[in-house]
Amino acid sequence: MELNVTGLSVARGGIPVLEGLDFTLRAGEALILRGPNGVGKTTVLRTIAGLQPPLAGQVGLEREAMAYAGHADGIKSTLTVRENLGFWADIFGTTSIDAALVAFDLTALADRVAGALSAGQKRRLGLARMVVTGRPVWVLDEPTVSLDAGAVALFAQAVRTHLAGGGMALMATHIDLGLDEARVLDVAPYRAKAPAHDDFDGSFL
Ligand SMILES: Nc1ncnc2c1ncn2[C@@H]1O[C@H](COP(=O)(O)OP(=O)(O)OP(=O)(O)O)[C@@H](O)[C@H]1O
Repeated sequence: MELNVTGLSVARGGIPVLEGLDFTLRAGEALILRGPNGVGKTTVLRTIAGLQPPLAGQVGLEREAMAYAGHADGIKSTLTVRENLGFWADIFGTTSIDAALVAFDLTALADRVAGALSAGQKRRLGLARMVVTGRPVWVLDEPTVSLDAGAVALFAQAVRTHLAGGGMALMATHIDLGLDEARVLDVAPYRAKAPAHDDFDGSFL
């Protein structure tokens, strides 16, 4: 399996932000999107995850291949950690949540109501959902927000395990994850050009 993104142009609020993105991600590979705040990384990730349509171009895998973790953790606060993961296991048709609990060091917190978790613990639970989905392509937007150094290392290890199993990871992050095997794509050169001025007189009014 591979993810072939070709000629991808994306928009936010109806305004093109990035255009002409091309890359291929093969089984076992990770790609990190870099670029300044506001350049369009979230918009690309949302588009690839199938949460919004592209302006142009192709995402060569169906959205059912993708597991997306955005800025919100997507946690049900009245359910326990175990119940949250069980809920997602039911949704995605997977069976065991044990690997996810262990990967994100959540076993001791399994029976705590998610609403009572700290910010970093909530983020660990949100990321543990990726393991439970069983989906091959992890699409992750700033996954390490609120994580301490130990949790960042856990996350990097979870990504490595996913890659070793033939998965793929596409993420936007500003920090060094220590994932030296990951490729980096700077999206800044793909900024959409401002539309040509077709109302020269109007700009003086
Ligand atoms: N509803 C909207 N209408 C117009 N522009 C918007 C709208 N929502 C977001 N934008 C703009 O779209 C651009 C792309 O935003 P996006 O969230 O994809 O950037 P990003 O690279 O992920 O940024 P960051 O590193 O800060 O998370 C930004 O300049 C943002 O201000």
